[in-house]
Amino acid sequence: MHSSLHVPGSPTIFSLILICPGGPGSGKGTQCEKIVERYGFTHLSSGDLLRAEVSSGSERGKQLAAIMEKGELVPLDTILNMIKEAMIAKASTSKGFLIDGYPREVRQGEEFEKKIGAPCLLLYIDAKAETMLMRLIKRGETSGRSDDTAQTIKNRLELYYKATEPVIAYYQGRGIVRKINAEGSVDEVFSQVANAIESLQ
Ligand SMILES: Nc1nc2c(ncn2[C@@H]2O[C@H](COP(=O)(O)OP(=O)(O)O)[C@@H](O)[C@H]2O)c(=O)[nH]1
Ligand SMILES: Nc1ncnc2c1ncn2[C@@H]1O[C@H](COP(=O)(O)OP(=O)(O)O)[C@@H](O)[C@H]1O
Ligand SMILES: [Mg+2]
Repeated sequence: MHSSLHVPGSPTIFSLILICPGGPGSGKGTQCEKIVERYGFTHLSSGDLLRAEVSSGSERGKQLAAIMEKGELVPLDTILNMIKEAMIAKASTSKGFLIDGYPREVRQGEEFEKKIGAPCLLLYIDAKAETMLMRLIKRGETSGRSDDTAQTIKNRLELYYKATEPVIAYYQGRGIVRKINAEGSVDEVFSQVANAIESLQ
């Protein structure tokens, strides 16, 4: 297992923050699992955190489920606080954080930096719209997710191009974005991801 990569000047409490932006169905979750396997980072998926709240049956969970079923964004503070709490809980043992599914709009990125810290690398998982659509339809056959339905997929892809793609441009200027061509096989995509992470050393 690779030792944790510490980037000088990154906030000490959170030794390393990598962000994994990309559209719905681009393969973020799949690539994050492989990154965790090889580098031991702490994977925090905004969607997984939200689904855990939904399955808890809480009142807040019911409100979140209604938003997610439409493929809309949940309130910024809700998801930001959930991520922050998860990071603090793991900060003492984590080799570094891999944030998946956040930010989904520029102001989420701004708030993250105010309240948590600056990321050192963005692994931009880039797939074509038709590829994401095809993968989500396929995933929907087994995921049981209420947001993997035709209409919601359409909403989520529209939201991605409107609100999330601008996040890439927001970080582009800092030279920390690595664009990953996510059209190939999982392993072909991962070899690009591994090169990008190794370039941090
Ligand atoms: N062919 C191919 N399929 C992939 C790849 N990555 C993910 N998938 C599949 O595409 C679907 C979406 O992947 P997921 O990791 O959930 O994407 P996310 O929505 O960005 O988190 C899943 O059914 C995966 O099995 C890839 O690199 N190549
Ligand atoms: N950063 C976020 N801000 C607002 N809502 C979010 C965020 N992350 C996830 N969600 C909600 O959870 C849903 C599922 O997210 P996620 O599991 O990351 O989707 P996928 O992995 O398919 O891209 C999103 O469609 C959205 O409704
Ligand atoms: Mg995912």
